[in-house]
Amino acid sequence: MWRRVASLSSSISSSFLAQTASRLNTWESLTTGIAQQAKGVIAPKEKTPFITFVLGGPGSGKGTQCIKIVETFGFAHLSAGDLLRREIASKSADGAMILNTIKEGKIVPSQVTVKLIQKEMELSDNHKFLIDGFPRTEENRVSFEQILSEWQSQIGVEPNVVLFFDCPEEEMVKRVLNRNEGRVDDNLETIKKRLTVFQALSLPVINYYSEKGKLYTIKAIGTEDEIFEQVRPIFAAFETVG
Ligand SMILES: Nc1ncnc2c1ncn2[C@@H]1O[C@H](COP(=O)(O)OP(=O)(O)O)[C@@H](O)[C@H]1O
Ligand SMILES: Nc1ccn([C@@H]2O[C@H](COP(=O)(O)OP(=O)(O)O)[C@@H](O)[C@H]2O)c(=O)n1
Ligand SMILES: [Mg+2]
Repeated sequence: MWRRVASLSSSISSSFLAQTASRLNTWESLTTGIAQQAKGVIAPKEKTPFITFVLGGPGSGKGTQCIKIVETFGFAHLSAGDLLRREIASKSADGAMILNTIKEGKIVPSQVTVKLIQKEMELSDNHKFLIDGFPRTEENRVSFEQILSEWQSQIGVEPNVVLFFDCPEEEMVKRVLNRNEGRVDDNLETIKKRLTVFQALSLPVINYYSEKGKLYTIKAIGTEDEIFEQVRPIFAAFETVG
């Protein structure tokens, strides 16, 4: 669905744009050279993308619940943190910068993270995306919106759903210290910094989506299954509509 045709330009946004434009039948209005290059070659998209942002502090259970959402509702799971860690492991040009930023509990520049997410979306055959741990800042949010507006000017730039896993700090710290995945940021010193960043930079994004009426707040305390029972009806409602 979001596949790239092998012989086309390697530009990520070009095929995404071309497919979207084709599906929306707005091809002629998109007059960039890239779009013209791909005209008539790419199969049209079959479905409108459904985008869910998954937000919450470190250790609030985002990744754990994303696995359940994938199992139950068939989304593609894109974890911003996992994509950044994969960049570090692949020793890419940005790897050292990303590692230092994560160790410090700070936020990687949006252009880096958005590019990784964009690439994964484009390569996916799915049209339902769970974007986990993103946007973590207003800068993240605006960068992604800019990409969406380029890709799909006719559909709008807002996510369909924003989940917020609301968890007390004490519980988040306990979970992160027990996570045992060998992460460089799962130590008390970095967690404290991450909680400060969450309060200062991520909560404004959560408030933004609350004001937009997009936010679904989940009380992220209890067993994993209990928490999923709060999540399930949100997506079930969209399944019925869709
Ligand atoms: N409801 C829960 N109760 C207790 N521990 C949990 C719960 N949900 C997740 N965990 C554990 O807490 C840790 C952090 O969860 P994770 O899903 O990685 O959170 P996040 O992605 O928000 O940082 C993991 O070790 C996970 O197994
Ligand atoms: N949008 C994002 C997401 C993660 N990150 C970095 O990656 C780290 C780990 O993110 P994560 O989502 O895997 O962390 P958890 O909330 O799952 O514990 C963050 O603390 C940031 O340093 C980022 O810079 N920008
Ligand atoms: Mg996570």
